[in-house]
Amino acid sequence: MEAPRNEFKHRLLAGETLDGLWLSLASPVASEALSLIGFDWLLFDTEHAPVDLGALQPLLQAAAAGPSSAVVRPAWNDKVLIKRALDIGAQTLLIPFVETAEEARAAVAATRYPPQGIRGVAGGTRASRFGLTSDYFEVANDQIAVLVQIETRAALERLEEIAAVPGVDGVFIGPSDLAASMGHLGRTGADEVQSVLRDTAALIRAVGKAPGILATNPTDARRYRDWGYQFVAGAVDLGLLLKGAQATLAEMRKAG
Ligand SMILES: O=C(O)C(=O)C[C@H](O)[C@@H](O)CO
Repeated sequence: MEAPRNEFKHRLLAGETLDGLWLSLASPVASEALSLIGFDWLLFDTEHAPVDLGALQPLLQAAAAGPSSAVVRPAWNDKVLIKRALDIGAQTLLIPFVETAEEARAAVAATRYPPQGIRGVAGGTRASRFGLTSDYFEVANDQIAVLVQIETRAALERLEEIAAVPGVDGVFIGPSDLAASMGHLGRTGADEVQSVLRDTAALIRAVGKAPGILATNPTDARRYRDWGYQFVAGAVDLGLLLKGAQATLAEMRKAG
């Protein structure tokens, strides 16, 4: 049996635009159901969702029911969290709060086996199909995609050097944290923030890397795509659930 190939990475490097959904519900049932909708990728958040690494594995197993690629955000740019997410079978990682090229290099190194990096070696993990694959160690390094998340003004100032780090495949903008760092906490729609978001996609592309971003509704998602973002999460699952529930309740209570 061959080791799994990273479809997200191959499609991203081929220049495809990839539509995603951000998952924070921490529910295997929701993960499985949403994997069947047709999104190109699903983001599994362990930074701001109540998901530890033990709970991540059932989410990834459930989402394997559908064709969407899994992207995992470790809680921090930490070599142990990264190693454990990879062992669980994540092939694409979104690394939060990268502010320097050095931090980006550390993130990439944490995802690679020696001699390219420092990832620890385990034989029977979900990543290698529990050791049943014949070629896991030969192909693993090349099948990992690293997306670094830029979410502060300081990181923006070093955007080009961060994006240029070998092994960084994409640069993802976190609008909420970036807005906060710019003095617009809770206001991603502020003109100054939107203007930076508009310019940043082109800067990332100029370095030859794929720009990505999180939107919380399809209107914003389309605008970001039009600005050049190549992988865009168009909503958060929890937000969709609440919006649907609120709309249903409002409809039910309409005067007959
Ligand atoms: O800065 C951002 O935007 C993010 O990093 C995403 C947030 O963590 C959050 O909105 C995810 O639910």
